[in-house]
Amino acid sequence: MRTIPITVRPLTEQAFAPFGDVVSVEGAERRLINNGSTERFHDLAGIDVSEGGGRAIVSLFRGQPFAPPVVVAMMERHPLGSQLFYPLSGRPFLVVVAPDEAGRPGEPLAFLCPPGTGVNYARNTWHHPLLSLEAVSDFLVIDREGPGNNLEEREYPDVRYRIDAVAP
Ligand SMILES: NC(=O)N[C@@H](O)C(=O)O
Ligand code: NI
Repeated sequence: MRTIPITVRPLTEQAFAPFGDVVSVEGAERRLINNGSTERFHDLAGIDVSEGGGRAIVSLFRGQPFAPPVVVAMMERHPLGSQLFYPLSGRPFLVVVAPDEAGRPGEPLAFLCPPGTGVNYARNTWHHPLLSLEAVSDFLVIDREGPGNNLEEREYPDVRYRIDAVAP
């Protein structure tokens, strides 16, 4: 089995745009509300879950940490809905996505998501299941509940991708 090392890149809106949204107060529309006592960082991500009669649900994921080398053997996607992860534990986490190549995931791209920044995978975007780092970490997750199969998983048939260092 071939193993290909991949490097971790900094997460930017531009680099992540083909795969979804970066969820951050940086650059967000800021509204001062509640008589000036509260800042509202407005409309941070596009929640796309209505396909096939779906509805948005809010969950909490408590992820076990991964340590390098992280081996990427498979990817998954949710054909019927977007999926948002927002970190609650003040730690970075690893985000791995891939372009679609004729219905299969292509070579993955790895991003380091800094503390206080999340991602919203666009509907039908190949991504690796949650990869927490350093310690058990909690995430607020917004995704879809509803009829139909919303999970497609694909193992890379003859290659593994390896992340040796998580710092970009
Ligand atoms: N299966 C599930 O709810 N989680 C995955 O979709 C994931 O991206 O972690
Ligand atoms: Ni997922």
